[in-house]
Amino acid sequence: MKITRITTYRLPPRWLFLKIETDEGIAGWGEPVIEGRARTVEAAVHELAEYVIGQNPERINDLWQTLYRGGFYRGGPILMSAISGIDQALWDIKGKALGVPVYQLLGGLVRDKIKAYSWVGGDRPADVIAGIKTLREIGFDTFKLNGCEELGIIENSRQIDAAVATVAHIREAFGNGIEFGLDFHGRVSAPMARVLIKELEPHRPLFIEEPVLAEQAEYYARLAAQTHLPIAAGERMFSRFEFKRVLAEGGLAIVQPDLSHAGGITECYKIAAMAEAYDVAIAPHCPLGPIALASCLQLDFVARNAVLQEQSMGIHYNKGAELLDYILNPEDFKMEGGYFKPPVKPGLGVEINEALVIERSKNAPDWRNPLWRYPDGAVAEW
Ligand SMILES: O=C(O)C(=O)C[C@@H](O)[C@H](O)CO
Ligand SMILES: [Mg+2]
Repeated sequence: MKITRITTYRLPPRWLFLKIETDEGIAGWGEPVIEGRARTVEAAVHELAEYVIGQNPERINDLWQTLYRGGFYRGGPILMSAISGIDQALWDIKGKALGVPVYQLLGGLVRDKIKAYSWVGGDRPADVIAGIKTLREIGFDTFKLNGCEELGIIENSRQIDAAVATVAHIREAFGNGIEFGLDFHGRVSAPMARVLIKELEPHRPLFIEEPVLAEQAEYYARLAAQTHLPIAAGERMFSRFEFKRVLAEGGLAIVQPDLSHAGGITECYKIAAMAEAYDVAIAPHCPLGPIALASCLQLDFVARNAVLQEQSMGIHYNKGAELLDYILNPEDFKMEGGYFKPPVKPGLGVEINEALVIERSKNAPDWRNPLWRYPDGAVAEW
């Protein structure tokens, strides 16, 4: 079998899909994207395409190593997202060629279902109580919300109290009938993370995500030493070589690699195994589209330390298209009582509505995250 063509499609709301075609008529789909830099990743995919066109798609490992090591420079969000999408599509092809879901090629099911969680509250956590009530009615009992709005490098107690009050209201309203992660979203400085985490302890969030920016990863162990709350991070780490340092230093209870940013199934499978060796859970990051989610599920069903799966149904970023819009059969993502069941179809397990993808790609928006500024005008972390 030979790879004959790679086609990319930028799509609402902020996604990028790619399709790899072969000379035997089997095609695979991937979702290489950095939210807000879709055009840059698209250019990277087409630069890397010359390494895979004409090659045998079955040699996923060799193609992955070629893409990672072949250009001297490596790593980072753009190149690793491009590799991620190509890798996802190669696994999709291999599974389709052999007539099995990808997880069967990685040793088969390690569990019968994986718990999903949903976002509530948007960029500025508001209406979270109403959001949780609505999602509970369709079976979710685990949620994630932004832990705070923009927070100063040194912030006053009123802002800290406001952030804590949102969490206190959740616990008052639902007790421990639900669980929720708090995403600090990299908005909090290391000094203020210490303050905010201490004040949040009594409300026992399930985890604190990105308590500091990935470039401050050395604080994970220091923050973990002061709190009993599990610390999670990983969406802005892009290969096992980044994860190895934080796993060795300790501090993370949950790693959250994104299968569309951290090298795809091939790389995240290795990251999951590394995490398991340190008794660290994996909860793949996935605020993205259906191919990204399908890739996550293939990993969730072979990694024993997978504990939670993010998915983007109803997420505040999905303006203009929703998670299930571009697949032919929403049943491909079978959910029961807040859990995903194993995919059943060959490959990644989702059938893409190619006609709709082509149509919607004709005028895809250039999504950008907002640029936040503090009251004094300095740039704040979004
Ligand atoms: O889902 C999460 O945990 C996030 O932090 C969302 C963030 O990754 C945005 O997708 C960036 O645009
Ligand atoms: Mg996050």
